Amino acid sequence: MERNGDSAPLLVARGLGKSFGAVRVLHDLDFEVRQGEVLGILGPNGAGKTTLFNLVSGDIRDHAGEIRFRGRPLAGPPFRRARAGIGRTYQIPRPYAGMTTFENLLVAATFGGGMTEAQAYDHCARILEDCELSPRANTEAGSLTLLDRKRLELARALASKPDLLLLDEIAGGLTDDEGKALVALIRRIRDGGTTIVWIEHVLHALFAVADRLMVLNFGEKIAEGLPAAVIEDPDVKRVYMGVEA
Ligand SMILES: Nc1ncnc2c1ncn2[C@@H]1O[C@H](COP(=O)(O)OP(=O)(O)OP(=O)(O)O)[C@@H](O)[C@H]1O
Repeated sequence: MERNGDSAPLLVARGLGKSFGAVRVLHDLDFEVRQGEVLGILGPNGAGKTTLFNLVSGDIRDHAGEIRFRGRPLAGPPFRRARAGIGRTYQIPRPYAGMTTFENLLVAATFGGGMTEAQAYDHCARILEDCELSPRANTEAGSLTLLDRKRLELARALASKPDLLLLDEIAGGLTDDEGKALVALIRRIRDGGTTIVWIEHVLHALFAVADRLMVLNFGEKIAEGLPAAVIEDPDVKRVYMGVEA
């Protein structure tokens, strides 16, 4: 059954486009993300998935088309969009290397989330626990293992209390057990009311959580809908999985 099929759209994109010089990376893309859903984004390398996140998060602000969040046009630099309720992770984790894990979260909660230090302290302690990072609270972020840097990337995005969370390939390189723990955590985040868009190549992780999928190829949408239907789509099989339909 489709969850949240009738809920209001939280994010609406119309006619989105982006080129780098002569290279067209996104073209005339329309999509919506409904309040409370998990939308999975699939597509081959270079399809434009991360660029799409960069447009929503404000890392790239020069583009064609319009993005509306809660009915209002999205504008401004990333920290303004974080304050408005948009959190994201980066494919290559970007911790503040000179700070501890906990300090990284405090910066995100106060700067991105607009909390006072007292509010941020309790909030971040809970997130550390949820993300299994409590034992690393006082570890300098630059010396964390890859897995812990990924956990920190997610924890930092959560610290700013996003209403919309953009996850960019966070499941790669995890063991089966770590992948299951990640899926359980993402479900808990969703159950807490956060809307999620998740770009992921690890299909079984995405399938365990996503309510809907959107598939991109060469910057255009080639399929969208319930996961079971999308994965059977002949274009998706041909383009994404290299299977002749
Ligand atoms: N800042 C940039 N300048 C020039 N080209 C860029 C820039 N950012 C992305 N590109 C190009 O845009 C295309 C789409 O990149 P993007 O990272 O959005 O793809 P993706 O679908 O996220 O791929 P992957 O699955 O490999 O992460 C690629 O060809 C990439 O080289």
